[in-house]
Amino acid sequence: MKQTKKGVRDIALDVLESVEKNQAYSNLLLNSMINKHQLSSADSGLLTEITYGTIQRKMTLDYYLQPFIKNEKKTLSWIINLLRLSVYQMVYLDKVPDHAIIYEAVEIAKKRGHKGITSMVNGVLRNVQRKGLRSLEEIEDTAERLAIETSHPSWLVSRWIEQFGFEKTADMCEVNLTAPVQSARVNVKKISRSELVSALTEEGYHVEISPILDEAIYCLRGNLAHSESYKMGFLSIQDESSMLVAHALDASLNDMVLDCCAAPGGKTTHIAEGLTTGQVVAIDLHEHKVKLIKDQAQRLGLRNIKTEVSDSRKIQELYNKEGFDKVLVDAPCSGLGVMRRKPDVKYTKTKDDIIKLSSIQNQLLEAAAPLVKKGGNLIYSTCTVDQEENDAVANHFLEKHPDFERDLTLKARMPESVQPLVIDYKLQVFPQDFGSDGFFIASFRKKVL
Ligand SMILES: C[S@@+](CC[C@H](N)C(=O)[O-])C[C@H]1O[C@@H](n2cnc3c(N)ncnc32)[C@H](O)[C@@H]1O
Repeated sequence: MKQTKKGVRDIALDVLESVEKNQAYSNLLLNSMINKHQLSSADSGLLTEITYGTIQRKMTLDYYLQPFIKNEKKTLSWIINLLRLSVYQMVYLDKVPDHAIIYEAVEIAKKRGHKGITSMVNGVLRNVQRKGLRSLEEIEDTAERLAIETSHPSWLVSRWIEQFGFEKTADMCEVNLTAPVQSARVNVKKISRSELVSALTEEGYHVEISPILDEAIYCLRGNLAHSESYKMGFLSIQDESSMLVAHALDASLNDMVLDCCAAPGGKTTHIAEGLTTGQVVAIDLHEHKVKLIKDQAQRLGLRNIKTEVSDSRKIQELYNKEGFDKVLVDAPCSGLGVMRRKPDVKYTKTKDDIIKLSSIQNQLLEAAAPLVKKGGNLIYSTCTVDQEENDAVANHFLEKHPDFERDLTLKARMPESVQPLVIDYKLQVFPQDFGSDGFFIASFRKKVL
């Protein structure tokens, strides 16, 4: 039987349903849907915009929809998602007129549900169109209003306000709703930045050099992962905050480096690109993830990476004490700094996750410490914005380790525009600082004594 081609909004609804049921991450699912349905680049763009936008704004959309839905709790989740994605388009996109959005929603409802559902969907959306949206000013509590307005869970907004103040929190929540610019790192072992910019421009990409890091470029049009230059190993897709880690570690020449949580290998390969005869030992817990490091090393032509599948909490069983000049613990974390790329993260993470993660982070640092040579560096990093996983873990480590000291040279190793953000031996980047991910770095040095 011939299958009719699915429309973009129908596919968006499938993605929203799977994400809602925790069956998949939105970014991974989107990629596989784009391939499966062989979408054109215009349709891929629309699908990404509708899906991400609806997830990003879920709480605001529910606030707008609530007065129009009689029995929200009993309404099937696909119907709620269909209404959300339709209202998202009506409020935030001006490409399609409201009547066309409503028509398409009703067609999807007809295909998936019975007559009653179809008329409910039609009724709710026509009411939204006719009566307009309720004002966010109705929410009296300012923290709660910020939560609904920027669609971040209330517990997280309150937590951030307590940790960083209202203004920083509000800026962060606003920026989290925007789409990040794709950034990439030049593989300096193969090509210079200016040569890469020329090669990509010739391929039809619109790229610019970063004013922050010498090895970084921004892509303003196109996806660099599909470029010839990517296949040739001239670049890696990486956020600029992540690139700061290799600068913090400052490995060079013949340094022996240990990367305790290395997959998929973004930082391992960056570090390896800066070495001559030195080597990076890259460990990760999962075999399928270690394969990703190997694949990247091969694509980039790097032969100075040794991979290992292991639990880094038991790393001392594998390697000698004080065997490494530099050690990196880029720990598993709540990922609250990368919400623009993974919008579903904000609804799934809990306070409990943060407590569990900080315990693992402490254990990883504890296990890595003996492997650092005297006078060597230990770097701790996360892609999150939370004091319990960041400052508290760093402080706890120092309290327990009189053999380590705060490394106050971290600031000097950071690019000039990042230096003002370094406090003591720590750096917290907020997504609003440079448009890069929220990120944390702490640098410890093992005393020589
Ligand atoms: C933040 S990611 C690392 C990202 C990586 N450094 C990069 O730049 O591409 C954290 C990684 O730690 C790994 N991991 C979690 N617990 C671990 C453990 N006990 N031992 C080793 N790796 C672990 C996860 O599998 C995950 O790949």
